[in-house]
Amino acid sequence: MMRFPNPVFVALDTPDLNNALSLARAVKPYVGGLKVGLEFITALGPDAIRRVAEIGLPVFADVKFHDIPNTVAGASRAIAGLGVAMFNVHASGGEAMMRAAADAIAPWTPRPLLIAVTVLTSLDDAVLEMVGQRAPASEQVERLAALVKKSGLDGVVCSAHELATVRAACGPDFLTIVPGIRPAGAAVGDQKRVMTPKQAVAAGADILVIGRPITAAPDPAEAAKAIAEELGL
Ligand SMILES: O=C(O)c1cc(=O)[nH]c(=O)n1[C@@H]1O[C@H](COP(=O)(O)O)[C@@H](O)[C@H]1O
Repeated sequence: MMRFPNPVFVALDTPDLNNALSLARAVKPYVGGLKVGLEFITALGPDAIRRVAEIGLPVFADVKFHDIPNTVAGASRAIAGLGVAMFNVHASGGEAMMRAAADAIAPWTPRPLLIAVTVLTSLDDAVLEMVGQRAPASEQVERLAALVKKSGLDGVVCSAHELATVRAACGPDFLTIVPGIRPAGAAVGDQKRVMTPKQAVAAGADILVIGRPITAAPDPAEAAKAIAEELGL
């Protein structure tokens, strides 16, 4: 079952506001939301997030907060104040940090969805081992997803490969946000745990975060349209 009428959130990974706005307007008919992340926010700041929100699609602020609980609580209040529909923290910041973020935004109406990144889709088991993380990615995602749920958050970012595990561990209402999406034949680039849009939705993804397969295409609107068609939207 699709929880969002169009699950595709396009990642506006650019330091140029005009680029981001014209890209967002071009793909608007074919996507369900807009994602701004570290490159956009660091280069352009909070006012630019408001400008993207004016386009009229839900905005996911991919801020990936990971700090001590008090700092993350303050940053969460600040990002909620920008009127975004959703933002994220790193689950590896731990339960107290995630609870601090959730408590900080609890009074907000409408309250943004609070999501935690489990294991980045650019990591595989070999890279995890190099940073001292000996459990395979799938096991670490399962462990962190259960902790995210226990901490009172709305869902996780994970790869499409862990969707069944997360669903089994966290139940049907827990949101799954899935980057590392690559249509058949698209360049994988720096991503490691990838899947096609159709396979990821069939595996139960609630939201697909898609950047370069749309934004680096010769015609981004056409690329977004082709993905919407692949999903039967
Ligand atoms: O939180 C995210 O959005 C995120 C988490 C993750 O594990 N992997 C991941 O790729 N992302 C983001 O999703 C987008 C994927 O972009 P493409 O690889 O260009 O499709 C980027 O903006 C990443 O910052």
